Amino acid sequence: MAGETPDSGELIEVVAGIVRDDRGRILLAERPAGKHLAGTWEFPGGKREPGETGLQALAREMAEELAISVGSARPWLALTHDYPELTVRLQLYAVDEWSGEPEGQEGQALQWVGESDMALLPMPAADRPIVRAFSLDPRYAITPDSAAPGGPEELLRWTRDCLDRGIRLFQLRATSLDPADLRSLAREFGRLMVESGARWLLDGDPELAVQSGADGVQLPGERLDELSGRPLGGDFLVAASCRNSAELARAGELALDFVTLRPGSAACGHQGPLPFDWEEFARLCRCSPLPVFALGGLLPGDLERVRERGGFGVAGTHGFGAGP
Ligand SMILES: Nc1nc2c([nH]c(=O)n2[C@H]2C[C@H](O)[C@@H](COP(=O)(O)OP(=O)(O)OP(=O)(O)O)O2)c(=O)[nH]1
Ligand SMILES: [Mg+2]
Repeated sequence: MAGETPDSGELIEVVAGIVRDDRGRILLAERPAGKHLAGTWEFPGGKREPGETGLQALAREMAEELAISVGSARPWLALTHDYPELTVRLQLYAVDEWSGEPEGQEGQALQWVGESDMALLPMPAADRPIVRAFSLDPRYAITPDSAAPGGPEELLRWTRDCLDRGIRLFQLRATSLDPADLRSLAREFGRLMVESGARWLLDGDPELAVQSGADGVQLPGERLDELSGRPLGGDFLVAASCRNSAELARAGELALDFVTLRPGSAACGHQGPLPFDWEEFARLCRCSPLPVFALGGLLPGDLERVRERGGFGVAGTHGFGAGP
């Protein structure tokens, strides 16, 4: 199927570690001269060898490249990037426990970098959306539609409840409101977001999102072909709602920040919601060039399961805030 296998060149499976010091800074290594992408700063790691699990490969790479020993690690983010010369499938792990004194075993320079300072360093192209993902809450709360019973009042109550639960990333769905009502809802909604240090994307048009004071926009996947480039600059978040590998690939070409993915779109004619198709989700995540939020009746508590299948976060409405 389109977008699932690289057009040309080799595909390599790579694991890399997010190793933090006790100040929360992240360890980056400079790729040595003569290697692919020499001179860029990377998350330390390397190719998975045949027969190894991802975690085994991670422990080996951390020992070989840094001389540290991994105590425990969890999958954090996976994506696939097409370089002109080869395709890299990158699995990042959050290394929760490690011991030893990191030292470049291959002569590579190392440095500890704060999350927000990584954007200042030259890093491999595949890592751009990874660096931006550090500021994303992996729980993405999508508001009930403001046209649903209870209207904007219920929507705001639900939002406060999500904020009380610590959620800091939102999508406002208000496509059915007229412009004046949207402006007044966006004002109130935006005030809640600012008070709590949360960010929000408007489901709709990029210009309207900016006018509404949103931090970004959520675009429909089937409309991505109409765009010639990323519609808003890097100060904004731009996401897309995707259903298949072609839309995922297009979101990557447009250099968006992340996608939501609802696997198994054949819901027509079915009575009630279909169970979440984990297999299809994992299959599509394997070709995504961007972090993926799973969508389709999941709860924040499903995050670990999502991450084990190559996803980054969980998006949804029911179960995020106390429902109507
Ligand atoms: N480790 C790591 N590799 C990355 C990142 N981003 C990125 O595009 N890559 C690419 C660069 C390389 O093509 C590939 C990693 O392969 P590698 O050359 O480090 O592999 P290795 O450590 O096993 O080294 P070698 O034995 O082949 O010399 O993944 C990243 O953040 N970390
Ligand atoms: Mg390496």
